[in-house]
Amino acid sequence: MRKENFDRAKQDYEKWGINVDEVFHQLKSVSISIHCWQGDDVSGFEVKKAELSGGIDVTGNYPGKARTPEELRQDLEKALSLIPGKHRVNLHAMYAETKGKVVERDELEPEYFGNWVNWAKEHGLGLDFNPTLFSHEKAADGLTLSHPNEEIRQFWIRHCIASRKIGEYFGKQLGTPCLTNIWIPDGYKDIPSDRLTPRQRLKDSLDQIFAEEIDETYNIDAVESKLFGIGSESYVVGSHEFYLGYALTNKKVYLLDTGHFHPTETISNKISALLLYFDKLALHVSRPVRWDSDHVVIFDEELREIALEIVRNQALERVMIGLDFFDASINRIAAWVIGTRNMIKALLYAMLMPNDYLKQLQESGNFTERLALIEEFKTYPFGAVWDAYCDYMGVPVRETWLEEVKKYEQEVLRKR
Ligand SMILES: C[C@H](O)[C@H](O)[C@@H](O)C(=O)CO
Ligand SMILES: [Mn+2]
Repeated sequence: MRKENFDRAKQDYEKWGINVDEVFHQLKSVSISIHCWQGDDVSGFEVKKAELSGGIDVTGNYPGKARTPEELRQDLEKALSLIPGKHRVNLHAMYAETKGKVVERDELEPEYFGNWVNWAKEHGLGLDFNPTLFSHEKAADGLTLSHPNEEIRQFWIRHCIASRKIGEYFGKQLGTPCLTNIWIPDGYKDIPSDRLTPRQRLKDSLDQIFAEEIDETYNIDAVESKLFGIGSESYVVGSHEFYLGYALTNKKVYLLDTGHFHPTETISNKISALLLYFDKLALHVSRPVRWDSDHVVIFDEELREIALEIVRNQALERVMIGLDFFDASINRIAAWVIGTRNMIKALLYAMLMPNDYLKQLQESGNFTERLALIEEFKTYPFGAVWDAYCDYMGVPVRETWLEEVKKYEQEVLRKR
């Protein structure tokens, strides 16, 4: 029955010149950067652990959170086994393994990530990286790279320099460049009396961090902007315009997080504009519910629009797709699986649209047919193709993956 559904669906799409076999081939080569921090509520494994800070928050107390690097890797393996394709794992500096020794963040070395690298090699995964500029006593006032205290600012500069070296090590070891992304929480709760000086300091900090050239075969630098956070509602130093300008003039990758804009502002509308000026672009796909609430990614309109912008502009090799959500109110492995499968599902949806024809309709001013087709394709037999893709990739079809997560919860998570 399922095979028949797929054969019929294939014919439906083929009528529009869409070759489903080619689509499968193309989709298979897309790697999503899956954030490790969904698995432990952004806690990390530092010996001297501080509470989560930086204007981000994780709510919920679902049992079974990963408490050790081994548990986190085991959980990631479970999630990865239920997601079609070969992907990447995105780490933060606070996931270093220092064998019980307190290692300051500005003294982190690649060796503290050796287990992650060996694990990534074993599973054929790429690794991405982020310096951690929050959950730390030196970030207690919410300021890091723009800090007026020179000693504190230099500490964070050294941490970011160390992080780029770790990224370079990942790239060398794994044969795929590591995206090292800098996000800082710096900002003010209330209306600032000087917006310029902190931005001047941040610019200077970035110049110092990037002073040493690193071969992009191994490490690619990115900067992530934000509009506001909890406790930085009035002003964020690293705003959209700040990083857009910085990335453009310094040949860095600009990272757009879907939750870091005004509530009704979408990033799908920014992708084509940025692709005109940047060679590469990075994303943190998340789901803001009213604010930057980091909900699990669902198959909604904006996700499909993001995927369409990447696919119809032939930008799959230029847009580095990463995820960024953290929900502790549901099974954390299910969160990874739902969010990542949805991202892949949206790309498939975009690949199954008659994109060239739709472009022609727009160019010729035929907006009636453009709207009619976009709407009709929403109910094309997309589900049958998605099921066949999961089957082809050897992962559970439809919601059957949930059974495996439930079993894992009983056998592993509930015993933690
Ligand atoms: C933990 C991440 O680095 C963090 O979520 C950052 O990327 C962000 O989006 C902060 O709002
Ligand atoms: Mn982000």
